[in-house]
Amino acid sequence: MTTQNPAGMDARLHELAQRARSAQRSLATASGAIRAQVLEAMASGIHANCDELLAANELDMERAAELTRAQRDRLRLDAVRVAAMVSSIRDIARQPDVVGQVVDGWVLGNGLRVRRVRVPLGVIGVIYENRPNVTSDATALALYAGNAIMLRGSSLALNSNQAIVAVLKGAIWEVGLEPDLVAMVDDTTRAGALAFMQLGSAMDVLIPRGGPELIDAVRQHASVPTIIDGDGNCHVYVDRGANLEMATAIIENAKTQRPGVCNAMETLLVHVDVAGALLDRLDTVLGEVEFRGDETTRALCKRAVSATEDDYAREFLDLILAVKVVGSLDEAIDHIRRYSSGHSEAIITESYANAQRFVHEVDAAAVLVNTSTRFVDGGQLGMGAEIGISTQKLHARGPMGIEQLTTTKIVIEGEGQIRR
Ligand SMILES: NC(=O)C1=CN([C@@H]2O[C@H](COP(=O)(O)OP(=O)(O)OC[C@H]3O[C@@H](n4cnc5c(N)ncnc54)[C@H](OP(=O)(O)O)[C@@H]3O)[C@@H](O)[C@H]2O)C=CC1
Ligand SMILES: N[C@@H](CCC(=O)OP(=O)(O)O)C(=O)O
Repeated sequence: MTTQNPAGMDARLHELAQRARSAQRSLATASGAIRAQVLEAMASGIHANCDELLAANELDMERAAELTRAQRDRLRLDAVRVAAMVSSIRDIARQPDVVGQVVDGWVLGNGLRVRRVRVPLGVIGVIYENRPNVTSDATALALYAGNAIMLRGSSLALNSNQAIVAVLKGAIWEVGLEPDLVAMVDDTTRAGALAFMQLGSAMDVLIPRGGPELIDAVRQHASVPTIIDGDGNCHVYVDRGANLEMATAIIENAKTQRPGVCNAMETLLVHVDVAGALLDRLDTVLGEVEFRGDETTRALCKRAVSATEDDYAREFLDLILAVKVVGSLDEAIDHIRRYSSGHSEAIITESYANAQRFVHEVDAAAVLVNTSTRFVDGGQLGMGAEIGISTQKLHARGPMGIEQLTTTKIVIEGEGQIRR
């Protein structure tokens, strides 16, 4: 990838960013009630324009034959998914307003009153996968937290995103705010994405959601502060003595409920003492899933094929499961340390001590005990939605909602004090 961008593209992006910045300044002074009103107008707009959005999505789906199963599943809209977009926006608007919240405060000996106040980040950029709902979720979260947003969605979802953004802009205008609060980048070339991540101080933070290729490009080329929302090579470890009925249900959910998303399970680690019994159950329940396993797995499950190093290292985003039989919790944790992408890791156990060890020793954005990795989602966790799931440690980690789209400012008030 070249680091040179055509000047025209740069100029267009800078202009969009400037307009977003100026619109954000007016939003920053709007009350929480007004911001909630914008979101309600957005939700009503999406609901009212469902047919138009589905028609735009049909245009994107015309390329479905070229797409992987995961890409088709992400891209497809139907009435139920549009209704979910509407409820997400309303759920976000029901969250407490954090803008202006005093998170800390104290009075100094010299009488100065100090407080730390929550404020919007400013202009947020997102590069994201071909899920049209991200367009409305991300916009609603950003605006409710007082920010402007610049959207660089996937080329695969261009028609859907354009239709959604038109509705969102209309809603902002209806409430009397500036539609430039949402900027959508129509140039979905890779050179365009590069120029986007090189906006420098025109953008306050970039949230890239995507796989290793995107994340490498961002690490190499971005001139904007970033919050990486990377891939999910998620593991489930089934401990010695685990409840196998519960384990089977959780594994079925984590692997098959929506296999193409980042919080789906990719590798099963199973303690040798329960491996035979568990793999017997999974052989029936996961009939459609291809198993790729180590030697012990293959001995216990005849339909498993040989797993390569790469199978343990990557996301399948498909009905394929890597399996490894381990001799201890330590071996499971070592495997996770070696291959995890730091997204979501789960243990199924009846042992409190082992659960605690797993929670403390596994370094990931989310660690789960006796439940499915599919719950690592802003909506499921009561945050309304998420703008992404951060797989880095700064400035936020895990699903990012409204609070994670703000920063703080120190306000100091005095009566003429001076420093001596
Ligand atoms: N942690 C999280 O919150 C999330 C993680 N993911 C991860 O994303 C992946 C699935 O989505 P998928 O669509 O395959 O992701 P991709 O990484 O292929 O695409 C994501 C976005 O990045 C763009 N892009 C991809 N490569 C580059 C590059 N080299 N330079 C510039 N832009 C690039 C794509 O554009 P275009 O499509 O036009 O090529 C798209 O807009 C999985 O790995 C999943 O785990 C997904 C969503 C959320
Ligand atoms: N929010 C998601 C998980 C994160 C996500 O969007 O992942 P992906 O579909 O890989 O883009 C969910 O569980 O629905």
